[in-house]
Amino acid sequence: MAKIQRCNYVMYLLVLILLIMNIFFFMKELESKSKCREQEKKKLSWSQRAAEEAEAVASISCSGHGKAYLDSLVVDGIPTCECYTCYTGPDCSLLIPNCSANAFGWDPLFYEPFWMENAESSAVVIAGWHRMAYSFPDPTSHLSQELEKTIRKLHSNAKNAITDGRYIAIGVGASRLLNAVVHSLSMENYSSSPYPAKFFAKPPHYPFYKLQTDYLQTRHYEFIGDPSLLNNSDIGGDVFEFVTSPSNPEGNLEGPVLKGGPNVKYIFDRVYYWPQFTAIPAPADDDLMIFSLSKLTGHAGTRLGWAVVKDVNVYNRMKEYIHQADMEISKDTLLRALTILRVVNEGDGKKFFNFAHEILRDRWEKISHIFSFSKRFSIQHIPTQYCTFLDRAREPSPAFAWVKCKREEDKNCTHVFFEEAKIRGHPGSGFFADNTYVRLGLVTRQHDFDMLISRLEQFISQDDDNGYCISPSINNQ
Ligand SMILES: Cc1ncc(COP(=O)(O)O)c(C=O)c1O
Repeated sequence: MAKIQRCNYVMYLLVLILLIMNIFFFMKELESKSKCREQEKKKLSWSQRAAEEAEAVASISCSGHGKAYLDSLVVDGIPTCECYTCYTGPDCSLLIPNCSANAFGWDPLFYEPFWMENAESSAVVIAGWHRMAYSFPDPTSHLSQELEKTIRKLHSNAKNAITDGRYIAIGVGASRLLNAVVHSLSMENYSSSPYPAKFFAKPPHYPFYKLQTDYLQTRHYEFIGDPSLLNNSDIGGDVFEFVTSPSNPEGNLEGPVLKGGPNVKYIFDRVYYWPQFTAIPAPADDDLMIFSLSKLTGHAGTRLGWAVVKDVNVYNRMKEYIHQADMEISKDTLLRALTILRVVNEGDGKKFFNFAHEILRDRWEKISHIFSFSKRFSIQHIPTQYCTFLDRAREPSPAFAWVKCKREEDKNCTHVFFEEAKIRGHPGSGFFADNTYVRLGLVTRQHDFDMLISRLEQFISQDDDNGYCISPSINNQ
């Protein structure tokens, strides 16, 4: 009897265990079904295809010597590779023999690896219906409040400019803003002055100041040239000086040449006043300062520049100019710029600025080391200066080397470098200096820079009795 009873207990126990197990697995199943439903809900719908296409094109390797883009030429259903300088072939695997090193280019492509490392945060999805209208809902604002906030935060992070109480005007690159400024300043007193406003820039300088001002000249203004050839008292009417600080091509922090006065004003082109290119001794507080996405992050093709302006009348005339010339700025550009600048602002800008600064400092160290052995050539001197962004004295890291050919017979320095060293540089005359100078770009892709260094090492080591010999440690990097 007791045996039967024990058997029954065991049976009940087993049934109970089975029941509990069933309930447990049933609950698990329910939970997993609801997770699936949630995931299903989270799955992307209309952006999925665009994301897949963007990732597929980014995964085309082009042998590491080129890139395929979403809008590259499509052949047999596949976007084709666009090869870097000196490479060719369908997959860019062929090195072009005797190709000249590219130190000519303007494009700051050395930033590319940063944007590839930060692919997730810097990608932009643009819906087919994104801001299709010419204007924002508030037609008086020409950039989104978020972008304006982000630009102000950026300057506060970089400690490079005061933006409180200033207006932010935007344009199709700094280039368009330069002419917006020329127009705005020249209209200030045009009704009361018999003279057109006069614009100056100290050579060597960024060529657009003259080329663009001449090209778009109206009866209200003219470009004159070198301010150091003038005595302020010789000039009738309003006088304006473009001051590039740090300068292009030399990379030094500059002040104006023209003495201040009631009819003298300055346009500070500060497109290189960022911690990767220069020491930031203090936040700039000029009346009119111009910045550019091209130089800051490398996105020259996005075409966005901004000006920080103190005077509301100058700002309003610039805004009117942009409206008349361009009917506002591309909203797609503004969205991309917002995404990019938000990434720059992450961690107070430390990650981005340190990345870019380290590359440029290393490049300057290499190139100035090589030229230090030459008696035939010299490069500009840039002092070590205290930087408030890094909170320490900081070594130079300019965007360009400004090389002087010192021999009497080397009248065309660009020619000397091209013919004797197979290096393509930018002639001094392009910056309104003489042709005994050549500018070598240091903001190129790593491959272009490596090629420049290897050609320079060979050239300088063969050159006169300078004692330079190719150091394996530098050469192999
Ligand atoms: C000193 C200077 N200002 C302005 C610009 C133009 O910049 P953006 O590409 O924004 O038009 C450049 C471009 O090389 C430059 O060197």
